[in-house]
Amino acid sequence: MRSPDAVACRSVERAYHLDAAEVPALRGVDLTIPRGSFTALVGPSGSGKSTLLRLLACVDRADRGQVLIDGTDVTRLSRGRRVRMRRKRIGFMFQSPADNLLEYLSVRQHLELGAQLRGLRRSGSEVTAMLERLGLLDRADHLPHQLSGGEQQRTAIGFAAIGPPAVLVADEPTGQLDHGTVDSVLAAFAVLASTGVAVVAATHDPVVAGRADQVIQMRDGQVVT
Ligand SMILES: Nc1ncnc2c1ncn2[C@@H]1O[C@H](COP(=O)(O)OP(=O)(O)OP(=O)(O)O)[C@@H](O)[C@H]1O
Repeated sequence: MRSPDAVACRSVERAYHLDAAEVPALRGVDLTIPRGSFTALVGPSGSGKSTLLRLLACVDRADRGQVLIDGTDVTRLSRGRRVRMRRKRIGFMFQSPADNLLEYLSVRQHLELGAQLRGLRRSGSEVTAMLERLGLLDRADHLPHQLSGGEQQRTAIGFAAIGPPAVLVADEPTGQLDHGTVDSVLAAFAVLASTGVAVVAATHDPVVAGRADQVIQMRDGQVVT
């Protein structure tokens, strides 16, 4: 039977190596993230949030433990299969809209590119549906510099979420937005979650955490309850 969880971490450890020194960033993380939910990852600076997100996004690999995405333990995959998993099943977005978008592509073209990277053959109706869901239909032909910060981040969400992926991973997605626009990004996350995507975002913003279905608190590389 298909697991209800999009993500499960079991005893996950990850350390960085600086010359002879070892910096333990994750020290035995256990967590689950259900499908169709919005999870906020919170905790002080240096507690391991970005490190964990990089493992969930298959950008990096755990030293020990299991990271199951959609039921597959990605710690056991070859590099090639991990890249494929990342392209097909995971969306990722950064804090800065400029890091998420290409300045010469319109909103619609970003979503078309996202669909193409996921291997969708005919994506026209899916792109239009996603534009509508994200409230971007009337901005479809605009370039990034013609959009507000919130619209830029919603475009990044559309790019990451078309397909759709099992998990959308976002590192401080609202960190550079003012409060008015944060709301539109959170509404977009809620819409995606309602379609079955597991959205997980690291955040320092209590407003973002307040809107999550689940809040995971980290401290010193561990989940605290
Ligand atoms: N590339 C790296 N090389 C060495 N140590 C690193 C590296 N990246 C992170 N660390 C260390 O790993 C620990 C966890 O860092 P991480 O960036 O995951 O925390 P964070 O909770 O995301 O912090 P922030 O909220 O400031 O983004 C910290 O002690 C950090 O200094």
